[in-house]
Amino acid sequence: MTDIGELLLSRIRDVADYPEPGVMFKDITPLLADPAAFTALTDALAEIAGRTGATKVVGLEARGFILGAPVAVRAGLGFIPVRKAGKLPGATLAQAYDLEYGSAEIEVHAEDLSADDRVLVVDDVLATGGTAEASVQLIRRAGAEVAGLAVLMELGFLGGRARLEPALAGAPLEALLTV
Ligand SMILES: O=P(O)(O)OC[C@H]1O[C@H](OP(=O)(O)OP(=O)(O)O)[C@H](O)[C@@H]1O
Ligand SMILES: Nc1ncnc2[nH]cnc12
Repeated sequence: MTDIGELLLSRIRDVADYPEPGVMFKDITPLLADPAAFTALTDALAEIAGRTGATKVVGLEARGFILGAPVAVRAGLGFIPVRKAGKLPGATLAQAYDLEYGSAEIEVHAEDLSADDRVLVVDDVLATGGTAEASVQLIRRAGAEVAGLAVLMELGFLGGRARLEPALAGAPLEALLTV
């Protein structure tokens, strides 16, 4: 593993049986509290934004906001929040989905994306892929192109990558860490 990979992994805390029995929760708060690790993470994700030719960064509420916003600034791109249902005041597109520990609905302001946009989706964890799949569907429904999906950590044993393949339609899925 690279030095940056080791640094990032060392700052993610495993919490057993949270938020429900059987889930090993990957807690990124120690990483966020370490400026060297948070900067390295931001730089690595911003490099992906540049390499994929993204014109916008979408962050998925809530942890995808914490990572996606500095990535957008570092890459010189606009940031678009994809929020849990009921939080955006304007006209929205909505998409329901299941995740590792429940189900939810996400929304985006329809006017935030256009046919000219290539969007990089940023999130902390890819688990079952339900959240990411719903975000890709939203971006396409808004008329924009998906440049790729970049996550800090992929939980490989949950099969999210295979689930996402059809939705990504050739766009890259980049995980800085895979466990
Ligand atoms: O691949 P999936 O099975 O869909 O799970 C991954 C999603 O779950 C977590 O978010 P959560 O909905 O817990 O929201 P939070 O960021 O507000 O904690 C995580 O930040 C991802 O967005
Ligand atoms: N195991 C997990 N840890 C952190 N975030 C998650 N989102 C879905 N599954 C998760």
